[in-house]
Amino acid sequence: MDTLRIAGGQVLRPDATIEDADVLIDRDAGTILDIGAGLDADADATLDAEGCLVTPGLVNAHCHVAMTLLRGYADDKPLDTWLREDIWPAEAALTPEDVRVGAELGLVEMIKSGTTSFADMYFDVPEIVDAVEKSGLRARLGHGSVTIGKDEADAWDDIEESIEVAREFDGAADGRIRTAVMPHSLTTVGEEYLREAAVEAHDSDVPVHYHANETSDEVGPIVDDRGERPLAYAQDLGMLTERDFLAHGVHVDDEEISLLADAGTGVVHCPASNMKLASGMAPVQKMLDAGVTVGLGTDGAASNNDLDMFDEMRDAAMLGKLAADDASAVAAEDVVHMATAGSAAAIDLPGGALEVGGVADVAVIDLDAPHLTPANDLVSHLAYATRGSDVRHTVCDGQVLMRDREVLTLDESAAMDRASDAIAALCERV
Ligand SMILES: CSC[C@H]1O[C@@H](n2cnc3c(O)ncnc32)[C@H](O)[C@@H]1O
Ligand SMILES: [Zn+2]
Repeated sequence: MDTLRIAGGQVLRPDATIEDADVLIDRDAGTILDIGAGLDADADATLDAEGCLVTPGLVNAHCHVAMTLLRGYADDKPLDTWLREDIWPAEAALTPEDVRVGAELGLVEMIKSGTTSFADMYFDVPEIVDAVEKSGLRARLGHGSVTIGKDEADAWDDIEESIEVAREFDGAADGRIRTAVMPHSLTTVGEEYLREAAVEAHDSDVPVHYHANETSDEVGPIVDDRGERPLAYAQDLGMLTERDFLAHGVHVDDEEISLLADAGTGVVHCPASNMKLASGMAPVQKMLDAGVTVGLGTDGAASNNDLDMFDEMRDAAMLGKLAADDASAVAAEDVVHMATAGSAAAIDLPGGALEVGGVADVAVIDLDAPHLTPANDLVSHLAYATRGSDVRHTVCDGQVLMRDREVLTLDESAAMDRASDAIAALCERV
């Protein structure tokens, strides 16, 4: 057996306690063999974690990873205007190679900030599959379909593509890649297409993932046209089941929160995107109190503007308190749970906890920094004070993806150069 030892750190356990311990990993199986003090000093390889906090790799449960290319391309507009005036025209001009380049840059960014798995909705998914395979990360990927503004044949083609992509790539990269059928939202995809997407997804044993209840502009027309709230509509469409997960859930009322809790549908909270686009404040504490599975996501880098899940934890805690008008709401331990086990449960990927027998998806955080001193409470530091750049090593599926801040699976500087060239060329075209 080929083993890796993460040695000498403080380990965050699933009950949010912290213990001085080594983590011993079976690199062939990609799983954790043992957690405890003084483990096998003869391991085949060692990662030094002295002075470090060893945590589960973070799980970014809603993202558009290739949108790193559009970081800073269009800012300071509300969602609908931003998408229609800037983002969709730019995306229409992206080539598959651009998507590949944007994805590689985003994957580097994730690895460098301790994220080990993510869920992603975009197009040209085969490019993203290849990039994820090379990166060593774990992901749930899907093709995002939009049917509004298309004739019937094109609309069905787009839905078919989402279903085909989900079938073709589920289990790729030795099982690190799983898929979902991903209709973009309840307002940008027509009813008959949504219904078919849900049936085909569940027949293929994969979830449906979509944007929902993100802005009040989107909720109003559904209520006016259908006489029911968006999540009652989603339930009627068969896309509010235990396996499905939705992004945002900002404008959800108490009945919709009960629907989510009863159905077991995951909600991915994206606080930075919701603040930047002024979409609103999700009632996160209410959802947690009701027993909804809540994960955390960055959304795309054009509405965030980075893929750092530490920023997202801090934003979630701050915004959650403001939304609840209660400083005790959405506490440090809650956001750490949301960014790890909550996200993993929402998108149904392994990980999110350091447990013997569980997958070896790990982030090692260097605590030797002024902003992490004094080390009064390391869970508090994770939620409020740590930055992605404090991550020293990243391990996914037992493989070291970053050692001492050097990304081993992708070429960081080439990814940056290619992205700069790609966006310059894109700006010439649009
Ligand atoms: C058709 S692939 C996914 C699609 O989603 C767009 N997008 C990015 N951020 C958001 C958001 O916050 N709400 C809705 N849609 C979003 C992205 O630009 C792609 O076109
Ligand atoms: Zn999104």
